[in-house]
Amino acid sequence: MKAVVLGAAGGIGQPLSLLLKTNPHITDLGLFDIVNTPGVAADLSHIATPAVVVGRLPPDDGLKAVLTGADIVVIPAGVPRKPGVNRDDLFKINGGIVKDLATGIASFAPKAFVLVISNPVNSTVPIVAEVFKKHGVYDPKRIFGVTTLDVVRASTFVAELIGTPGAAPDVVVPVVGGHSGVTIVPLLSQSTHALPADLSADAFAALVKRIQFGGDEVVKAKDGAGSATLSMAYAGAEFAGKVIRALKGETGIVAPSFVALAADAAGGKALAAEIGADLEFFSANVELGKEGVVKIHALGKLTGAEAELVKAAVPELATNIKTGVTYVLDKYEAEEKNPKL
Ligand SMILES: NC(=O)C1=CN([C@@H]2O[C@H](COP(=O)(O)OP(=O)(O)OC[C@H]3O[C@@H](n4cnc5c(N)ncnc54)[C@H](O)[C@@H]3O)[C@@H](O)[C@H]2O)C=CC1
Ligand SMILES: O=C([O-])CC(=O)C(=O)O
Repeated sequence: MKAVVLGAAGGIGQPLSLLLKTNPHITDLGLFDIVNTPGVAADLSHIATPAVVVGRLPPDDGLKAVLTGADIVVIPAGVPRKPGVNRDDLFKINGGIVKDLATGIASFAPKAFVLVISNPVNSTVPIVAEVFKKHGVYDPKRIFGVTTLDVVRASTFVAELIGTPGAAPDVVVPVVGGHSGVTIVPLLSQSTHALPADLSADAFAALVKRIQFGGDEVVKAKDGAGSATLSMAYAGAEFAGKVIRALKGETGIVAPSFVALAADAAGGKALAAEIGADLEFFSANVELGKEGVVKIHALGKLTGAEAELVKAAVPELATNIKTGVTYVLDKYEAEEKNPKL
């Protein structure tokens, strides 16, 4: 089982690589970044766990060497937010980074499962899909936007609110839609742990807002030094761990992820009917298997307030998805007109 981290020397990349190094299923861990990967790899390689760690840089075919033989590729490469910056503002830089890395994966590890962390996820996942289509290797079952941090936050905040923070690991709240602001839709009525019956409407609205804008809390607290890294590394390792277990043949694993509805034609169609829109991507609970997405789960019964949140998410998601798709198609068109680009 070869896992690869692209952007491995960064704020997320380093702790994520550490957590993957402790995953007993991983036998090879490839680390790629434009800086510092030899050092990070040397450091991690002293940990007495099975994974053999290799760190490479761009010169000398580093990307090709790291990606060759990969089963799963996680991408946390790209710039993070600072106060006053929204996730869409990152697109200008991160769009190009993700397009280039996706081109490498399509060329050197076209069958790998790709887990996209780089923001804005609602647009970077469509970028990977378009690059794969162009290279003739697109399989919607294998491309995932990592939205696990929203679910992790929902568990923590609900456990805090019900006064039992220790229960956080057992609290499960489906979070659907996408990964930014109003596109993050917590389905609190489906929480495994009921909210206090006397919770005021204001407190409920504040909880929803905290889950939707949890990233801002960290950006503000870090005060210019970046966004969530440690909680994201935890969430990324958790999701990657589930994908790896599914790859190894375990069945019945369900995790939320931002995926193409085409990954499960029937489930995707049913979901599109539920949300009342023909979006190409949406985050929902997804059953994982050896080939990737096995089934996209329905949202299920929503309260009136949740239906309103879904309704508010749809136009923004449509715009974000279009941004990613158009960016890649425009680049390819320009390259065709001027092959020197
Ligand atoms: N999906 C999610 O829930 C979350 C996503 N993020 C996103 O993750 C991304 C990374 O965040 P941080 O790790 O905090 O940033 P960071 O700046 O600490 O690390 C990013 C790393 O990417 C590397 N990099 C840049 N261009 C590259 C390229 N072409 N190839 C390989 N590596 C390259 C940089 O050298 C750096 O080491 C950001 O876009 C951030 O918004 C952050 C938190 C949560
Ligand atoms: O807020 C950010 O920019 C980073 C992120 O995606 C999150 O923490 O959910």
